[in-house]
Amino acid sequence: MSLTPKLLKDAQIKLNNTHNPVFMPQFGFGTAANADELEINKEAIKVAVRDAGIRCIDTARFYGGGKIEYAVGEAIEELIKEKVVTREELFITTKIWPNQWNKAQESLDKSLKALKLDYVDLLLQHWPICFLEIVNPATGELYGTPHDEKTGKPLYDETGDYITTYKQMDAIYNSPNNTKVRAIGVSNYAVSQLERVLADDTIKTKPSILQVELNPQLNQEELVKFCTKNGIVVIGYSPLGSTGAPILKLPEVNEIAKAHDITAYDVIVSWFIKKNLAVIPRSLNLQRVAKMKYYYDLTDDEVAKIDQIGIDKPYRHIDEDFTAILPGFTGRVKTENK
Ligand SMILES: NC(=O)C1=CN([C@@H]2O[C@H](COP(=O)(O)OP(=O)(O)OC[C@H]3O[C@@H](n4cnc5c(N)ncnc54)[C@H](O)[C@@H]3O)[C@@H](O)[C@H]2O)C=CC1
Ligand SMILES: O=C1O[C@H](CO)[C@@H](O)[C@@H]1O
Repeated sequence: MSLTPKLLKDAQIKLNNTHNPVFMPQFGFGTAANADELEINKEAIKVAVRDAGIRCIDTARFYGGGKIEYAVGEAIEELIKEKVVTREELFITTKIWPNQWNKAQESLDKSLKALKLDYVDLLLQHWPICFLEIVNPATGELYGTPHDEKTGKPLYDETGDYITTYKQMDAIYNSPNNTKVRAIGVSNYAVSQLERVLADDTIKTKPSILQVELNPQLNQEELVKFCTKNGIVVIGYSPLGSTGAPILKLPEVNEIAKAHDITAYDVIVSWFIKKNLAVIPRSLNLQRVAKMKYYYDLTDDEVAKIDQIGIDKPYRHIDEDFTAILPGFTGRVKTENK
């Protein structure tokens, strides 16, 4: 049976923040590209906004070897100059990486400079982790993910407490002169870590957002239930299973796609929208990006069938060595010093 396409740009979620009301598009464009993909990423963002009508861009200080925010900034500047959008129509998210866990203000200011913006719509703590600040002598920049040269182990700052980053973000957000951040949230937190933030009376504004890996193989049922109960909106990252898009090869997803004559990609995006989750896929294929416009109303049975994939055989795609200290992660994949 064919389904009527619905416009993604009309799907918005209200964030539970303590200042002015903030609405976030449910669909955003991911930008976790490599350092040698900056130009094409800039082009992809322009196509996403101009041709597909996407208004939400997810970026981070860490992406593109610390350079992607410059490409995002150039794309936004050109889109505004070309009168495709106004700044107010866009929703820009950036994140604080754990190598600046104790320098939220500095990290935000660097992001704003690179993005050529006066404010971001959403600022996230990227990971509940504290790294040592170590300068790479070759570049003069901080290592994003520092490792001990002898043991190859990630170098955490043992004096650090991950909640410090969120407390600093809370202070920025609630400072009487704040014009730089419209909403704050966290990423890669587990239920126990969210509980700690919610129970902390020194924190004025609880996270509006939790951004975590979420896809049919990792449906994060427990986290989503907890967030829904506590008014936290969930954004699913790596919705396609990250590089190579393995989720699009799952037979259950392809069966549903075939039944409606839509693509496996359409099925995944529609699954998120139906579940009231936000989603931020990435692509550098300009033809594909231009088509990121629609979602479809899947049936409850179809949603349940996709949910079952992760219940039967859960699998986490983003599980790097530095994540081994976190609840639910194993630290399976080795990350080099970068
Ligand atoms: N907060 C966090 O720690 C994290 C956040 N993110 C954010 O989430 C975004 C999305 O996650 P990613 O890991 O980048 O991966 P993703 O799950 O969006 O998959 C990207 C891959 O899918 C391919 N792809 C996209 N559309 C396709 C289509 N229609 N057909 C076939 N292949 C297709 C792309 O070429 C790429 O290889 C990131 O770009 C980043 O903005 C990602 C990882 C961690
Ligand atoms: O956002 C992120 O992207 C990388 C992997 O793609 C991950 O380490 C980080 O959280």
